[in-house]
Amino acid sequence: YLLIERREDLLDQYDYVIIGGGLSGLVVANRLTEDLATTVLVIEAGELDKHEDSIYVPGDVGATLGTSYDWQVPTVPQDVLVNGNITIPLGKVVGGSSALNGMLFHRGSPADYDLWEALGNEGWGWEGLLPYFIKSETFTPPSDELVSEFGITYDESVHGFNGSVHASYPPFIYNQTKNFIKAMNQLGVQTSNDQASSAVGVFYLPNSLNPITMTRSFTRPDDHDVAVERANYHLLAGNQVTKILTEDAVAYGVEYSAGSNQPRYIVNATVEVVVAAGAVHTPQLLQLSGIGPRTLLEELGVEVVSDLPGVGSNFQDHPSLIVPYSFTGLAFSPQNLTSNATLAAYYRELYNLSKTGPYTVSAGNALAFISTNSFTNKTSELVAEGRNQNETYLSPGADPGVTAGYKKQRDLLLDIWGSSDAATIEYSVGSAGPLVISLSHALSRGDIRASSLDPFSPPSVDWRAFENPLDMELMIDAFRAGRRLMQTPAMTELGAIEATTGNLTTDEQIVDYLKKTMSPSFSHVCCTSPMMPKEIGGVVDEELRVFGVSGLRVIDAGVVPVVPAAHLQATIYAVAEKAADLIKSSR
Ligand SMILES: Cc1cc2nc3c(=O)[nH]c(=O)nc-3n(C[C@H](O)[C@H](O)[C@H](O)COP(=O)(O)OP(=O)(O)OC[C@H]3O[C@@H](n4cnc5c(N)ncnc54)[C@H](O)[C@@H]3O)c2cc1C
Repeated sequence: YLLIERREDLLDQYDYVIIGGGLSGLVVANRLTEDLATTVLVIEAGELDKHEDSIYVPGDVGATLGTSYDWQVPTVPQDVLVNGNITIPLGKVVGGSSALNGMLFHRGSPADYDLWEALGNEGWGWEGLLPYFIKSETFTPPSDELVSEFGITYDESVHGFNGSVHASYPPFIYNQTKNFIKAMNQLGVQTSNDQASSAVGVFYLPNSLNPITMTRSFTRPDDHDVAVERANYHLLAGNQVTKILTEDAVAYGVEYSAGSNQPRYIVNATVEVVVAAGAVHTPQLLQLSGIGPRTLLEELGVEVVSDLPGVGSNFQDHPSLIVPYSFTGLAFSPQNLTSNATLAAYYRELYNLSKTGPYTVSAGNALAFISTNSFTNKTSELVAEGRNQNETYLSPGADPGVTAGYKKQRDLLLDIWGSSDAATIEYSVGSAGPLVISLSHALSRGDIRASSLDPFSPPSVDWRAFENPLDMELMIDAFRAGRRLMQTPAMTELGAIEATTGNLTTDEQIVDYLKKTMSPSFSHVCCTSPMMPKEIGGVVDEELRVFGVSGLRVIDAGVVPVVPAAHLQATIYAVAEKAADLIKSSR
């Protein structure tokens, strides 16, 4: 069989054309082609990987960043964060960001998804999504050794055993991971029985890891390589969709090209065009195709197909802080592999021969997602302050519908800020590296806008991180709690020493430090084609259909209305599975 098509081999038309062969696009393509009578073409801007270790070996996680498999999208300077104009990594390869993510695999808490439903999306709360979380994964419980050594627990009733992505534990976990769990317990944070049903607290989590081959589980091997066996599935790699074609507000196909100075071609979709280009590129493509805020489209000189002010609005991520620590009491950590080539070669050989040892470990296996009242005594004060905010801190001239939607989100988010059953901050130390603190439910919102008519030039990406001052207030206390965490007996045992922050004590000193060191991102870009009613800035309805254009859906991380307190992939797998069912059932 052909692994991928050449342009000359394509059909003139397909039932479905999927834009983007990343995480969501390939899950949906795999599901749709299960019906052998349904023809599907996926067009992916990146190439097919060549089984490089940098993608497949868990211990090499991060090695693809900055390569040709990474879009490396520049972003604009931030008002608040001094070094906030970073370059964002995004997968540009068959598999998309699932090919280069950190392999952390876990869910948000039920409250996070119930919020989506409360925004007007029936069927998208926890009850509605749980069957799709289950459908998406093949969970392999931790081995008896891990259970007895680390006390890992799990709840089989909320896991799936027949999905495309593997959720499993590496055979090796760094011993100090225990200290992190214990340290959180010493701060008063409970260990969750299983993040899959109860994601508030500290917990061990699996990775998107194939437990047989001990390689990354992602949509290229798990979905593309399965679908490619079917004659009704085609994938064209190395080609970017440059425009969604519409006539009388009906999407009928796409225009695509292998490069900015290459010819452009057209392929038709007789049933639907499905957009899965990710939360950064989807809004740009919609806008360049005439679907977006009228003012922006007119500025660009694009003919308006559907005036949708929400396209590119509502941009969210998890702003994050990395506090460097050194550890004087560690027997063995990932740093030993970077500093000692002989040792690294030994463990590499061990991995190659027996699929065991530290090279089976990616970004780690313990995280803490904690509620506001477990790290600050100012919960009710912060929530009250939020309820009294008149200012929305959205970009100047924000559309009234978008503003109304934001206010609704803020009201619901403040419930979460005040709840013990939802998390607002994430902590991790990996396998004893830096302390990472990330804001899980920020109130600030950014925008993504096409900056020119050229689909090959990156859009303008603006997080507007910390524009809402309450985000910083929460972060100050989260930073202080992070220090308390590192001073617990369990961390002291490891000889944790804060490397650079010195003696910051006042709020002003901490804010100054945070502004200089925080990143607006944790690689969880989302929410730029939000699923919400149109009147409040929504772009897609609860069946993910784009308002005002028929035959067009968005299914990627852009449709998430509010980012959950979780690394995103498990959620996007569930969203994609639900999208596949919605697409199938509307035919
Ligand atoms: C560096 C990094 C680390 C991460 N770590 C974790 C983690 O440890 N745990 C976790 O849960 N989540 C993690 N994530 C997040 C997770 O991988 C993403 O949320 C998820 O992949 C989003 O899926 P998607 O389908 O929306 O987009 P993607 O998977 O990014 O897919 C979009 C695809 O569309 C293609 N594309 C874009 N524009 C076009 C176009 N015009 N024409 C054709 N193709 C196009 C892209 O090349 C890409 O393949 C990480 C992400 C990154 C980038």
